[in-house]
Amino acid sequence: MISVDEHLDWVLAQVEPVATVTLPVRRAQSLVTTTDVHSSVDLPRFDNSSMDGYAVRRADLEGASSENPVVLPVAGDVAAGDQERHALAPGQVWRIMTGAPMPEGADAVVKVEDTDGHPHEPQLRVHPDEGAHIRRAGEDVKAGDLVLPAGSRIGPGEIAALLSSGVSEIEVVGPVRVAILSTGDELVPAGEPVGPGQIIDSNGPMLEALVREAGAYVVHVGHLPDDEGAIKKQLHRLLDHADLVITTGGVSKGEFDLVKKVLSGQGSMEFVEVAMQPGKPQGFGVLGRRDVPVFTLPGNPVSTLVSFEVFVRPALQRRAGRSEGGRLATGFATEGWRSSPERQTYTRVRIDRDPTGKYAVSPAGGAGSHLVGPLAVADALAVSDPKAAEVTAGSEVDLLLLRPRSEIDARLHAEDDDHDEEG
Ligand SMILES: Nc1nc2c(c(=O)[nH]1)N[C@H]1C(S)=C(S)[C@@H](COP(=O)(O)OP(=O)(O)OC[C@H]3O[C@@H](n4cnc5c(N)ncnc54)[C@H](O)[C@@H]3O)O[C@H]1N2
Ligand code: MOO
Repeated sequence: MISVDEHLDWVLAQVEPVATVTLPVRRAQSLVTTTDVHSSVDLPRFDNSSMDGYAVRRADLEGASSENPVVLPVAGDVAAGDQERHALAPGQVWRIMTGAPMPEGADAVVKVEDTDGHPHEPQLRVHPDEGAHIRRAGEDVKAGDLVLPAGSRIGPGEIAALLSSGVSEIEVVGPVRVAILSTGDELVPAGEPVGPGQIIDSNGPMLEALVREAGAYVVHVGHLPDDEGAIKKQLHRLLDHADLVITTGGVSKGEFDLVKKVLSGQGSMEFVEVAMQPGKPQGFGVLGRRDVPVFTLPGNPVSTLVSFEVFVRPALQRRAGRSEGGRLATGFATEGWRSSPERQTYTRVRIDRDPTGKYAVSPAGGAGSHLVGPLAVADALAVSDPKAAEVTAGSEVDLLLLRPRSEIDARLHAEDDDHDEEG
């Protein structure tokens, strides 16, 4: 058996980011930039008002106050989007709206609250500071400024910054297209009648959700029959269309574990036993002319989930050009549990809070890798020391979170509030 780290290192050494593509910014969400991106314009693009009010010459309002308002005639209205270049003559004001370009000669804005709001001859009740309520061209971003460094992941804020900066297309590491294949003649797609000896394929849809949640694109979710020829044909077709392939099942020692048989000796494919529980039988290699990473995960549902978190998620991130770490945390065991002395054990746990506010974890269901039920309440995998035969109550454990931390914390917060109300 090899260690989890040895296997992960061997896998990641063969995984490269997918090819770069140039996409409209709006279609690049969650992808990673490959070059530094600079603004082509000043932001704001022109001096404009930050308030609805009146554009003024300060010199005309010397001494203005509530007791002593100055009344000046309005030369006209400037709305946001007004394309005409206006000029402000001494002794006049322009009524101006938020975002509208400043008229030439105006050096401040008096907001409408500091006036009586009259459309033609307002009473102006303050002597504004130089530049009051003016947003200056380039005060936010100057033409040529760096908007996004290479390696940034594009989210909603990045989209706003890029588009405002005049960038409409961007070079990114391409979307990672993933194909998912379940194997085993016992499997029935959800929604179809389940006959004797049959079970519903839950791994396919679970992996689909995991891949989506990890920010990649699912291009195929299918089923491989226990038939060598059919498996070969499907896999080779997918190697032309997918950037990563995940299969589940058919990799242990059964007579019908055909995935292993078909893929053995292909590309860099290796089938190994990893010192982990669950997830021991693992297969990986890069295949085809595009060196597509192929993971063959063990079929027990919990083994599939653990294998995804430990091996596939990091590989997907690398394929997408991302380097962000896993969802790591620590917690304290509220009770003891057994772990495998020879294998790194991943125990499904539920997270609560201890009285000091730290994560308190307890096993969610039993240890069997076929136990799907408790998956619905598991928040994390507790990773045990491979040499220890148990985790003792009160000890600190490393956690691999199965949900975003924010989601777990929100639930704990809501539960704290409920307790407060009861108490
Ligand atoms: N003689 C041995 N038998 C087994 C060993 C071993 O070392 N020697 N290892 C066990 C371990 S550990 C695991 S894990 C499994 C891995 O088996 P496979 O990857 O070949 O998976 P299958 O045999 O096809 O299925 C295992 C189990 O999971 C169910 N399954 C499969 N696919 C799905 C799916 N898409 N959705 C839901 N459930 C699925 C399947 O019905 C089986 O019950 O091998 C052990 N055996
Ligand atoms: O290694 Mo298996 O994945 O224990 O169930």
